[in-house]
Amino acid sequence: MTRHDLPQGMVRAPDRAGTTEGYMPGFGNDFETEALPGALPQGMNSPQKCNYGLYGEQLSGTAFTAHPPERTWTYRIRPSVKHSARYERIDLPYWKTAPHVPEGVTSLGQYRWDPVQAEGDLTWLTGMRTMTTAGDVNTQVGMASHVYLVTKSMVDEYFYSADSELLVVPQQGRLRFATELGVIDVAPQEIAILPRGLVYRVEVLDGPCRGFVCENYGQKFELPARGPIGANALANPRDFKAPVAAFEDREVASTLTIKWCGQFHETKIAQSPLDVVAWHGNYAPYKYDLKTYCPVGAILFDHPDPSIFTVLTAPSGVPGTANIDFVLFRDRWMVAENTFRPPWYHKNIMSELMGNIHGQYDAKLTGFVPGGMSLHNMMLPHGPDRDAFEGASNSNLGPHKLENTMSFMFETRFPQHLTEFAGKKAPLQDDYIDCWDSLEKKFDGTPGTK
Ligand SMILES: O=C(O)Cc1cc(O)ccc1O
Ligand SMILES: [Fe+2]
Repeated sequence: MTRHDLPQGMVRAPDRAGTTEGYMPGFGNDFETEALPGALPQGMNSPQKCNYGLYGEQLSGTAFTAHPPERTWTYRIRPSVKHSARYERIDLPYWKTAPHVPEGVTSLGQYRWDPVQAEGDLTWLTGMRTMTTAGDVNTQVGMASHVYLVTKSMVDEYFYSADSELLVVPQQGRLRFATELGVIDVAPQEIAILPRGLVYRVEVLDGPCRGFVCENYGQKFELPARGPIGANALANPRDFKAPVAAFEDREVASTLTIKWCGQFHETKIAQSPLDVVAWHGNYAPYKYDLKTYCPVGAILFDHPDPSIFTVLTAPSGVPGTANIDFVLFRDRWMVAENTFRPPWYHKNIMSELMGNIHGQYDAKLTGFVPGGMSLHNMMLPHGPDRDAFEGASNSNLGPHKLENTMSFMFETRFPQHLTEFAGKKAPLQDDYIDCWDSLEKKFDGTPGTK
């Protein structure tokens, strides 16, 4: 992978043994990192005076008393309160927030979209296109799904979402998230997780960039309990990478945009807010390489529920019923005997928003293309199209490797409502449901397989 230089003037903590390219391995670890030696207080959080004249500040991602609490201590050139004052409401008309049920758009249905294309100069903020929303941001439950189209870097512009944690799934191009806690670069087949409240700027490393975002209003994503699978496989904690500390000391007129209860507000600041010289704690952004996901599947017969492919789950408070599951359908071996191997026909109380990152999906051999999305909403039937059904019903069942495939699902316990953009402007495939039209009646009253 090409190494990209750091932004000019940014100072980054040195890598330690075992880390690469400025990241520290582990999910939910209590990390510590400093870009200048001795910047991090040892043995305490709040010394009377911090080294280098830094200000100590805590960023809490859970209630103080949650178990376990998630928080990070930052040591920064200026406290954040100097980075935000006198907010002015601004409009980002394509970024919508639940509850949002537009008139004249029907969410009940099976929907599929071709890739949304970028037009003109778009940044992380102006290029965000909400497809669906679910739940309610005011009660911190539910989610939104978005497509992002980014062609232009944010320059002296910063953003944070007080509403949500963002799970970013790149499909095209390479992006850089220069955050308060360090720098994360992502490419297709990787993901980034940006916690609620964290300030960042998004830069284009290789454009144009397109991808998907799951905006999680609820409890944070965590690794699923593996149950009888045991201590290994699926997403392994060490493959998540948090950035080492990196800061810039730049006094230049800048703007900070805040997403708060679905509204966007802007404030003017006189410096870069990426001024955290050192930090320690367990509330941090991550990247994760989806190619390190170790799938577990059927090794004799039948097709298990897709929950077996969960990468991350965001709990809802009801055990076993996620606010959101992030599920990955990657390349893998198919070996099940006497089995219809692709997904079965089904109706699901959870609603399923899928995106194709790369290649071909086994239940839809055509039509669900890289960059495209589909929605099978709560309790709406779906399954393989006719060609996938016929192919899988008649294929030779030797061991077969599904290659050239990577799709994902944002599955939520809440129904998803289409935005006006998704229903009227995005490239909706009007003929999608015809893919099941030619499924034949095979039943003729006589026993035996047809
Ligand atoms: O609908 C889909 O394609 C997603 C899906 C995949 C699978 O293997 C089982 C169930 C399911 O909803
Ligand atoms: Fe499904």
